[in-house]
Amino acid sequence: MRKTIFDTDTASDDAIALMLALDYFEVLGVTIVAGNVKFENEVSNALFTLEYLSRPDIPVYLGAQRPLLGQWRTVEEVHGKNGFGDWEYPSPLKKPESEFAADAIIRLSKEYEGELEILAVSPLTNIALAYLKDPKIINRIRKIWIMGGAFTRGNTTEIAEFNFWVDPEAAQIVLNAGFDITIVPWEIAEESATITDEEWNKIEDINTKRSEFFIKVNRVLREYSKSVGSRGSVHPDSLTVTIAYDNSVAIEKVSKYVNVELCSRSRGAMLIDWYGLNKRRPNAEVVIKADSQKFKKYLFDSLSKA
Ligand SMILES: O=c1[nH]cnc2c1ncn2[C@@H]1O[C@H](CO)[C@@H](O)[C@H]1O
Repeated sequence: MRKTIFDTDTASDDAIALMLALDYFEVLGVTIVAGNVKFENEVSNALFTLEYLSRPDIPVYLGAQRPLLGQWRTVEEVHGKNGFGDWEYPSPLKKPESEFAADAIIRLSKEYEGELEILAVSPLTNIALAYLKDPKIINRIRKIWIMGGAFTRGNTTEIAEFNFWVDPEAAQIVLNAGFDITIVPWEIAEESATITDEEWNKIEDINTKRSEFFIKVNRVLREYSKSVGSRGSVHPDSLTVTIAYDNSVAIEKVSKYVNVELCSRSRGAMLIDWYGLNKRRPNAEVVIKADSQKFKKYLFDSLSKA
C-alpha cells in the first residue's frame, strides 16, 4: 500500500476524506493545522474519527495553531460549532503524540524516502514549516496532493478558496519549493463532488456506521452549501483523496506555473500562468475536470462497508 500523511484541519468533509484515505492508503500519521474551526475541536474531531473507524493505532500530530503571517477566521457557519455538524459525540480516549507535526513530516520523509505522499486537504502551514526547517525534504517526498485554490469562484472571498486564503504565504512557499504537486481546485469539487438531496437520502438509507457518520458530520455543511447556492454538500477533500488514489477520476489536467496572491482584496487568489507568460517551468498539475460518477461510486462503496 502507498504510504501517506493526512494533513488536515479536521471538520466535516475532512473526516470523510480521512475515512477514504484509511481505505486506500497506509496512513502513517494525521497532522493537524489551523483552519476550519478551533484547533482543539479539529484535534478532537481527528482523534474521534480514528476511534470511530477502529483505527486508534494511527498517530495524530499537532501542528501550526495559526497561519505563518496573516489573520484568518474559522468558519463554524460552514461546518457547525465543533466542526462536526454540532454532533455531540463522546470525547475520544485517544491522545495526540508529543512530536510536532512538521517534525513528524520530516522524520517520516526520511524513514520512507521517495515513497511518502502527503494528502493536504487543509491550509499548507505544516508543510511550509517542514520545508523551511529542512528544504531537502523536496527530494524525499514523492508527491503532494493539494485541495486548494479557486479559478474564479472563491468560497471565502470573491476570488479566494479557503485553504489558500487561510495561509497564502504557506501556499506560496510550498508551490515554489519544487515538490511534485497536483492541485484539486474548489470549482472542480463543486462540479463533481456535490452530494444532491437524492444522493443524501440514499446515503441515509445505506444505514451503516459509516453512512451514519457521514450524515452527522456533514449536516451543517449541507445546509450551509445550499444556503450559498450549491446543489448540496460539497466534498473537495474527499474528491482530492479519491483522485490521489485513482488518477483516472481526474479526467483533464493541465501542467502550469501556479502561484498565490498575497495582497489585500485578492489575498489567497490562485494565479495560474495559463500562457507561460512568466517563462517559468510548470510547478503543479491542476485538475480541470473530474469524473463525478466514478468519485461517487468510490464514496458510496466506502460508506457501504460495515
Ligand atoms: O464553504 C465551504 N465549503 C466546503 N469546504 C469549505 C468551505 N469553507 C472552508 N472549507 C474547507 O476548505 C476547503 C474548501 O475550500 C476544504 O478543505 C474544507 O475543509
